Amino acid sequence: MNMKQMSTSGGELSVVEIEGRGRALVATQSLRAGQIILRDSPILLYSAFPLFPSSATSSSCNCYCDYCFKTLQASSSSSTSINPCPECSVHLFCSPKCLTAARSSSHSPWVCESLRRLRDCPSLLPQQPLECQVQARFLLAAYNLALVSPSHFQTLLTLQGQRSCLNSTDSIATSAQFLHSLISSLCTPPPPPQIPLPQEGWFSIELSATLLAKDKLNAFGLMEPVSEDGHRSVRAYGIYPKASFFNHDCLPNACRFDYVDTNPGPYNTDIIVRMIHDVPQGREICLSYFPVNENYPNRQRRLMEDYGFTCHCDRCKVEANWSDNDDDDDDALDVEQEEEEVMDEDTDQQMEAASESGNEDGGQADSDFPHAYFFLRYMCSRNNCGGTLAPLPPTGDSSSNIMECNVCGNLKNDDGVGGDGKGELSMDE
Ligand SMILES: C[S@@+](CC[C@H](N)C(=O)[O-])C[C@H]1O[C@@H](n2cnc3c(N)ncnc32)[C@H](O)[C@@H]1O
Repeated sequence: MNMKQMSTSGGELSVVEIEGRGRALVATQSLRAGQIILRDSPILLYSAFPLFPSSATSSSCNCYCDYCFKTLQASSSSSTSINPCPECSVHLFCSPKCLTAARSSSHSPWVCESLRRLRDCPSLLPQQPLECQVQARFLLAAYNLALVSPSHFQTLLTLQGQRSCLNSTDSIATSAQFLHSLISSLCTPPPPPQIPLPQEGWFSIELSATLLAKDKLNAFGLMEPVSEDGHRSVRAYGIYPKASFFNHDCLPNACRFDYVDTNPGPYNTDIIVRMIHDVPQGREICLSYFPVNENYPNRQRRLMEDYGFTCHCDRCKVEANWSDNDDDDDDALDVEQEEEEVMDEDTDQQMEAASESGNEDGGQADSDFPHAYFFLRYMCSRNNCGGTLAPLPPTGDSSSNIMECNVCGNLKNDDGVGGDGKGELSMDE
């Protein structure tokens, strides 16, 4: 096994190559529930909002600093005042410091001018779906990265994702064709960076397609604050080069958190990965690439379409035999429904049965649903949340019994089984 230590705070992880899974992160020592195993800073961040906001998205679009993505609050205090870009006046920054930093990085004169040209030519892009408008932002951000930080651009190119490795190659190829033609017809081509150029050449449809594939496989979403109805969507996407080595498991043993508004700058957009439960040395550490409450057919479809692989994890092996999978296949093309789908009724019923059995291992003896315990203990019980719970970091030798949800941020006391919403803590506690 080819092993390379990764620079985590305490060297807790190694990068290894695993046949059929590519690079993976494994524990170099036994790891404890709640332990922070990785802090990672983004090499590239871009807004998750469309370039041409609809009435539904326009109120959120100008809510965040275009550099650090903290929520903008109009106030008399200089640290939270709103500073528009002097060139375009469209992009807003939470402080003069963020504005200055952005002008020499993510909002360079080339990005500012290119975004302006796209916005001034509203004949094509507004008709495209939100995803395409966000892809346009990503492509500008990625080409700009080569200008402002060639070494980070090189790192981006080393991440997993080739035009050919996805089942949705056609959609990547179509997006690349459309967006590259649009950008190259309206914007000044970015000058080639001072690094060996990729085999796709510089500023080409092929390179744009490769970059879009890297984004699709590796981008992490930074969440908006929870809205009053408990909904939380993405405010920005980021490429985190170390966190990109985590493979997927439908029963993850670690999950990642972001604290964009509460962490002090300049590292407020860092993500933190914490262990959900104890694992022994040598075990692969995996995240779930989407909320764990997706049902089996949807998980398999998303993993194949978006990430190009079939999942053979323990949970999938069990759920592949569940009888209602065929019915769900009939709905396979209903993408809207897929997005909204929560754990299917079969899972709910099995969870209830496991819960009623009342034993501490939460139905591990039930061969139809051996992972019920995971859902009872580690899935957020808030309506429509679907987040995963991990304990707060241990202090010294003591593990924390406070669990935090990585989606809604809810804190609750770990009563050993969980799942009933009791024991929730307010943030003050
Ligand atoms: C974010 S990358 C993870 C790191 C990647 N293995 C690498 O070599 O860089 C996502 C890609 O890893 C692979 N992958 C992740 N989880 C996997 C799994 N459970 N089984 C097989 N391949 C997996 C897929 O190719 C997927 O598109």
